Amino acid sequence: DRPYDEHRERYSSSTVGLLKLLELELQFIENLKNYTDLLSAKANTLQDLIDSVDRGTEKTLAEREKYVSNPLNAFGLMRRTHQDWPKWHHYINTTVGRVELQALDDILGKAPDSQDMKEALIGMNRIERTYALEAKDLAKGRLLDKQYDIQLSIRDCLSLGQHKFQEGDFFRASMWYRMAIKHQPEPNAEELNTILGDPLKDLKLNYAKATIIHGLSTGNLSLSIQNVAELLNQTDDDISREMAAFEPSPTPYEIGCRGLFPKRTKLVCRYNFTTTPFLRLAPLKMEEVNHDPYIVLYHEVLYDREIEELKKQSKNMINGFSEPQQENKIREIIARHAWWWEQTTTRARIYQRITDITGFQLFVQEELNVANYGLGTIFGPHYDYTPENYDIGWFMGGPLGTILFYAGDLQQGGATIFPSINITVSPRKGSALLWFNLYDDGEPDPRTLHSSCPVIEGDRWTLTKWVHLVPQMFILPCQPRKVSQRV
Ligand SMILES: O=C(O)CCC(=O)C(=O)O
Ligand SMILES: [Fe+2]
Repeated sequence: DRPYDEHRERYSSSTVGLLKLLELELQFIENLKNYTDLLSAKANTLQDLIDSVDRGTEKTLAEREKYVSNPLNAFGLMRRTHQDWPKWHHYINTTVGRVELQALDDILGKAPDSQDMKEALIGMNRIERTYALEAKDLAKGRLLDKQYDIQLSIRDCLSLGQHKFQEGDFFRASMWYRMAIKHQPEPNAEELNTILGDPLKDLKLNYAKATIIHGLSTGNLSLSIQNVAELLNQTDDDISREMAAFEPSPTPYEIGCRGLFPKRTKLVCRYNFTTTPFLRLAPLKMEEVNHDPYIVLYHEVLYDREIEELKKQSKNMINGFSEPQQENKIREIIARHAWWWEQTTTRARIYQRITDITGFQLFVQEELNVANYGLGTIFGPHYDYTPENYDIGWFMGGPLGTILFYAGDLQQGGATIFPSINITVSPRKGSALLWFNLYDDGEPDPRTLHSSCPVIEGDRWTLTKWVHLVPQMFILPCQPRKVSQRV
């Protein structure tokens, strides 16, 4: 593996990266096609040679004597073996597809490294745990209530099992090993195993280990290797129910992501005509999400053409991390993001729209953040203010409000949640969520802790504008807000 470089693109952390990886796999296959074409051409040429010599006559000694007794045959035999053989020898020894092999080296140089792989395993784990998905469903293409025509391979299941085992999650390790054991064998297992290794090697032993260790940790001391083997005859549903009984209860984060916060009432949807004069002409579809702190969702406020434009920012994307760098520690990547500085007409139009929606004043120099999520990546729980930036000392002031546009199609997962106040917002492409992070006096409001949830299926793009306090000093926000009641 190369030396660790945290700015290097991680394929699994964004759909942009995953698309690059898919492109790489297609190149790999294209290369192999060219290579195998050349190999078959060579095999065909050699077959022609074989056919020309191996005529199926001259079986017996008498027939052979007769053959060499003819001068025309004898001379031909002599000439071929003297003149042609060295040339055939040279041909046979020439490497097939030199160019393709060189290209293959280049392709392999771009293959995901072990850190990439680890990020993907962490992402899968996040999806699995956050949504309480189970190996027995995932392995067969079931994601919550949706059945996909996709199956994990025996090697996929094994790899997931090994990761859980290493992480000390013996319950899930056991379930994934079980899926690998029960998987139907690969059709060409024998050849594959010589190249890729035998996935069944030690599999049952590891299954037994994981299951027994899980048993011990939950006070079930009666499990032994023998009765673990018997467990394989029970249904996956029974086993997982028994084993999951010891799982800790879900955290507020998990409850929120699963959409299980209590239903809210007294919230309305209406048209907003009033924030700015513009809205009298083009009222906004507005959905109240919460009154205090004020959170509201606007629909149909970002258009497909603008989304195309913002996706172009992906060329400048960098890794986003959940914690600050500490020495050489490898940090958890949360997504890929970019600062959209370039002052295009689209950006100007979006800024104007933010002002129209919220009444906020924005300076054109202010940044806008584009983010793209990938395999189980998240923007973990955080406040948009930091101890440094909410202080008025910072020239723009703290992030009074945040406006978050949803710019991707999400089929499952990927909500934005406020776990301290039991709020889950399901993203809809083209909608924008607005909330206030600070009280009117500029003090932070800790109820605004928020997070994104892992995407299950979908292409999650967002555009965030943190609206700073200082430029808003002389305008009223949409709704009058209380000053902080210090708690
Ligand atoms: O994408 C999300 O749901 C949250 C994004 C966020 O918290 C932010 O951009 O500050
Ligand atoms: Fe945030």
